[in-house]
Amino acid sequence: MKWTEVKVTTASEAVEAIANIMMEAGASGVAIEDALDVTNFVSDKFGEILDDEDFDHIKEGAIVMAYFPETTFLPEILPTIKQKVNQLPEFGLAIGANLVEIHEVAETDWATAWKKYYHPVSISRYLTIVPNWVDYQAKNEDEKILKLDPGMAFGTGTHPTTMVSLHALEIVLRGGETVLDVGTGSGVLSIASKHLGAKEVYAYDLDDVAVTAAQENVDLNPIAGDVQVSANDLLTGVEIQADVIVANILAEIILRLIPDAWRLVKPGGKLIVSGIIEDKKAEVLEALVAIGFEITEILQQADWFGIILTKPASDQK
Ligand SMILES: C[S@@+](CC[C@H](N)C(=O)[O-])C[C@H]1O[C@@H](n2cnc3c(N)ncnc32)[C@H](O)[C@@H]1O
Repeated sequence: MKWTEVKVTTASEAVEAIANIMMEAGASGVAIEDALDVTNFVSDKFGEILDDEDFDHIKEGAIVMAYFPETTFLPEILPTIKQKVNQLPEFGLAIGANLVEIHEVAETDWATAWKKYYHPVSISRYLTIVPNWVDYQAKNEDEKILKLDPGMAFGTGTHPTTMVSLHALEIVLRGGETVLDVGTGSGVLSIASKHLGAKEVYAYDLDDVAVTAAQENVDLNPIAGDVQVSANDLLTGVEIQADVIVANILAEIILRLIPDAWRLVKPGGKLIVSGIIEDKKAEVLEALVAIGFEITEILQQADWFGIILTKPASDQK
């Protein structure tokens, strides 16, 4: 498959905002090259020493590369992307050279390009995500290692929406639960659920690339060996009653998921939704509350919100 790469040369402080703009515009993945990563990585807490000479990396500023399926009609979405990026200085973010380039790339190029920038990510005391090609030892007996090769699928653990979802899972899981992971991407939330004590986990994604990646990652983590991965549109046709449903998907898609989530969460069970920006928060909350969910906790990282909801134990609906 061929992809269209939209490459924005910018300033380090704008990378996250631009990555978010790209994902909202429908990018399937985003890679970032940031000169600051070199500085940060040299003093990395995992103790790896970087030889700047051998490191093919930009020396200042940053580049955000977003990958759209070649079927995306870019002339339609590019003006909005440029407009949103141009507005960032109004929010106090410098955008540097603000150069936008477009290239066609083969799948294999961007599937592997980001690997050199991907390091272990410490999510919490209990969870660390480690790239499969990195040798890493747990620092204490509580630390669970989640091995991951996200490949083309979303979910390296570094994106705020994934982190919020992982923190929410840590808050709600006690052990023994049935979990449905909707939009599993790399499978990161399913594998984490097993590490956090879930008994049964079912992972769904619409994208075949994600289904394959999730299955491969499940296979990398013996504890997650019994996670059931399958292709599915949200929870359509699913009949498994769950203690916890987690979905890290954009707000527009979460709105579609709500009726099935309500149908499948057991009374007293939890729904975790993540991937929500400020502009969409009220609309999503309103729809969730209207169907009967109670808001338990709202988490935020960067500009992204995650919501933990409870289906009341006495279900009158
Ligand atoms: C933001 S990624 C989240 C990946 C991972 N769960 C995480 O937290 O990092 C959203 C995922 O939802 C999937 N997705 C989008 N629409 C979907 C749908 N209608 N049904 C199932 N999966 C969907 C995408 O393919 C993508 O893998």
